[in-house]
Amino acid sequence: MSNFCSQVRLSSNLIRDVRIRISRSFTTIECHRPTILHKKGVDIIHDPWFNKGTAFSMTERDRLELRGLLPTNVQTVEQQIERFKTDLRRIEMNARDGETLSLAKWRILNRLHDRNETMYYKILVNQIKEYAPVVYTPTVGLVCQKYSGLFRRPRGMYFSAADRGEMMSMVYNWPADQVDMIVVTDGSRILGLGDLGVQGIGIAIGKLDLYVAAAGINPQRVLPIMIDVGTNNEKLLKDPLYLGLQEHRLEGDEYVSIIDEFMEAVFNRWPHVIVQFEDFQCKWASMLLNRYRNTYRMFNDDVQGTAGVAVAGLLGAVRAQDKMLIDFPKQNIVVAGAGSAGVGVLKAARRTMARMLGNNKDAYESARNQFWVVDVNGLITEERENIDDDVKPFAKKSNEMRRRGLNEGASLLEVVQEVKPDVLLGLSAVGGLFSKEILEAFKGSTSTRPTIFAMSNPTTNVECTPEEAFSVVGKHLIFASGSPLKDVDLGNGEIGYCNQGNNMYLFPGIGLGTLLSGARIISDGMLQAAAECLAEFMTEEEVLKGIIYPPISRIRDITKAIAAAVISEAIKERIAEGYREMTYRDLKRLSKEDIILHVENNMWKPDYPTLVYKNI
Ligand SMILES: NC(=O)c1ccc[n+]([C@@H]2O[C@H](COP(=O)([O-])OP(=O)(O)OC[C@H]3O[C@@H](n4cnc5c(N)ncnc54)[C@H](O)[C@@H]3O)[C@@H](O)[C@H]2O)c1
Ligand SMILES: O=C(O)C[C@H](O)C(=O)O
Ligand SMILES: [Mg+2]
Repeated sequence: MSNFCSQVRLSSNLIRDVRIRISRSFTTIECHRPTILHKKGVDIIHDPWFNKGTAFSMTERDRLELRGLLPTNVQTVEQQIERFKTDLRRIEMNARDGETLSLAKWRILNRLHDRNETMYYKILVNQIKEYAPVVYTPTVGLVCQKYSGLFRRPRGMYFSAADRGEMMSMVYNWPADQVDMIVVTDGSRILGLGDLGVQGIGIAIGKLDLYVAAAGINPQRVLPIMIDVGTNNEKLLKDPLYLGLQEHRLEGDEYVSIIDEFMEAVFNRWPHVIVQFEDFQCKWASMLLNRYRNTYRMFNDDVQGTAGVAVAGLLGAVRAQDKMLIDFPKQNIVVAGAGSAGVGVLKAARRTMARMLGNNKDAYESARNQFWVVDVNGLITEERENIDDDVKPFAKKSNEMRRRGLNEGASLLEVVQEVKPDVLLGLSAVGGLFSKEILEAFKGSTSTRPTIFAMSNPTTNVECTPEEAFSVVGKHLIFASGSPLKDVDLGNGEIGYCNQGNNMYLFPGIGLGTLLSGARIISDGMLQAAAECLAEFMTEEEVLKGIIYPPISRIRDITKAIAAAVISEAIKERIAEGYREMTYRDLKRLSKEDIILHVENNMWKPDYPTLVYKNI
């Protein structure tokens, strides 16, 4: 008995020990502990990581040789933000049109980003709903399209085909010894805007802005990367102002060897980094994912992040029909678009259904019947030539389809008319694809809450707007779009909710959870846990109203919960290895609440630190 008691005491001491470590986890300490600098005077003002502008206190101005280099009045960060907003309001009043305004807002934010990162992220965190559409979709799409003209200062790193054999040393040109998150693109499929070559770096920057704002990744430890292997965009190839390699894209083994070299180089310098692949064209997206996912700590946001967000939304739509989740495998889902994102969603939704049906071979077989896939060439059946391996399981049986009057290549309209699906999901990059005719046909859906996911980005590429959808399908519709769009006033005080079905709800939590778990790879289970956590965020009341995703203003809380779910799953799968002073053994002992606290403590907060100079 006494032995037992001392064991209990021992383990409770250990838990207390771990708890102390949680409460002392590094970011909390960093917030209060001064930041040591090795520079003084104007060098600090010109360094966006440390610059506070007019917020440097008088003692700091003395300590850091800043006295006289700034206007006399010391301002609070709130006053600084008020000045920023006054400037913004002036721009809003003078803007000619929506596009000019969006770009002007992006410019003013970008300039702040270049000058003072803490203040920039404070604004983003405090008003994420207002500014996410500027630094992220849809404006980021416009910025990428106009990047060569907008370029002022570089941000991130550029590796080009001309750097072959040099990458291992080039990575040391980046100033930070610690990098937690890399978002990399080759610019080959930027949103639904196609091949934008080197200009695609904007998307990596925008994603990392969300990593900082939503996941609290320290902005000094994020790195946007562009791998410039040329472009097949004829306009850019001829544009004298284009900033990238003006050659056609590298293909085949040559291309793969460049990405291999890049992966080796970044993991060699930063072994704990997480690499998010973003906006790679379909033919490379899944190939590279399969190539690296069991070796490196990486994931593909378009394939895996989108899949999780879609699954969470699909489950929400089932609940909105007042059905049990177990009814999900009965839903008939038409997917328009069989590219990297569409295939990711199909595979994840099938897996989720199969798990509900018993997780065996029969369950997988039966689940695939619930999907109808339509791409640029129409309905995909077994007769389709050169069908992609990932799409093959979803190809419809020709005999069965013929009995229903649907042939290989049947149009989306024909499919919707015949299937009367519960869900119509677009990842086609074709703006307006869900035409009035198709929406009319979708009115025939057998669901009590027919659901449309018009997920293509940016706004110009959305398959249909919420106004179009609600006006045709009616008030019972559930609607989500990839880019933010306004709710619809349905009259009589009723609202047609426009949810934002965007992978931004998942990737920050996947990244943060993976980082803190220390897992060497990102497993399907970790991704599934993230998706389920997002789905659980919605209350019964919300889903019944047609609200299937939480508001973006809650993104920091959502990300915290998702990161905790990812960590718990990594612990369960025994692939967590711990991070910094929190070892795997420590992690294993944490309760659910402790894990959330641990995540919270490790989220960087945009507060000015006290700066102290130290000679090196
Ligand atoms: N909301 C999100 O979180 C999210 C995430 C990832 C991708 N996306 C968006 O999804 C879109 C597609 O991305 P992707 O990576 O899959 O692109 P992709 O180029 O790999 O795939 C596009 C697919 O659409 C199909 N398609 C083209 N025209 C069509 C038509 N008329 N009818 C039916 N299908 C058609 C193509 O055949 C292809 O299968 C992009 O606009 C992207 O921005 C959104
Ligand atoms: O970038 C986004 O807004 C979502 C997604 O990653 C996309 O490629 O469209
Ligand atoms: Mg993307």
